[in-house]
Amino acid sequence: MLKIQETSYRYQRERQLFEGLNLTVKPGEIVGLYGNSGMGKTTMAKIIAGYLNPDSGKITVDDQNHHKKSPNPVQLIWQHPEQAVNPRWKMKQVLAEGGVIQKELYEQFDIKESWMQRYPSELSGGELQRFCLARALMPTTKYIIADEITTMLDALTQAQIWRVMLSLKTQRQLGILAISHDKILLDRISDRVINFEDLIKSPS
Ligand SMILES: Nc1ncnc2c1ncn2[C@@H]1O[C@H](COP(=O)(O)OP(=O)(O)OP(=O)(O)O)[C@@H](O)[C@H]1O
Repeated sequence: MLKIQETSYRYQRERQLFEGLNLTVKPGEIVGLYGNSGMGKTTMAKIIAGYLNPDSGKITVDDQNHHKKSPNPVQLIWQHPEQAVNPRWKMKQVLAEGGVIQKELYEQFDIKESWMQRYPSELSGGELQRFCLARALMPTTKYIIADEITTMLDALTQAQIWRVMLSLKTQRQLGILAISHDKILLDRISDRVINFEDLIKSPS
């Protein structure tokens, strides 16, 4: 289980963003998280994935500190996939850095071999996001923190991506924390939906 326990954070010289935050995501569970802009959802996502250190509290996977593990069993996917890849590298070089994509993921995300010869700017946003998801879904990946991953995409691509994520949740007991302002989407894909405001007021 992914556990976020009594976690607090504030940016230097800023107000306390959150304090004593508790949240769990079970294997094979999708937890939907929404909330007003600027409340700290992305900051929390960065802390869970180990990009930022919390001021206090702890984040564990199966009761272990996963941040020391390589590769990290918790992978963060952003809203803007172009920021997650080196724009000067062709896709095959991007892939070489992050490991091999499993064959079945190529098929599930409809990734074309021909993309490997292109630069990131030569793929559409949806194609690049599917590539980033497939790359993050290593066999060791147990949890995906999906921070607005389909917000910029058209309805068809959004549906395609979530169809694959829902099948991975069942097939390999992937746990997903889906952060979005799209409450309708969250209600459709999630096992439970949480308002970030409630999370920072009363621990769940
Ligand atoms: N590096 C930083 N230094 C100082 N303040 C920051 C930094 N990054 C973010 N913030 C501030 O922290 C607050 C929380 O930001 P965050 O991106 O976590 O919110 P959010 O809930 O994800 O918002 P949104 O829904 O708009 O994406 C905001 O007020 C933001 O301006």
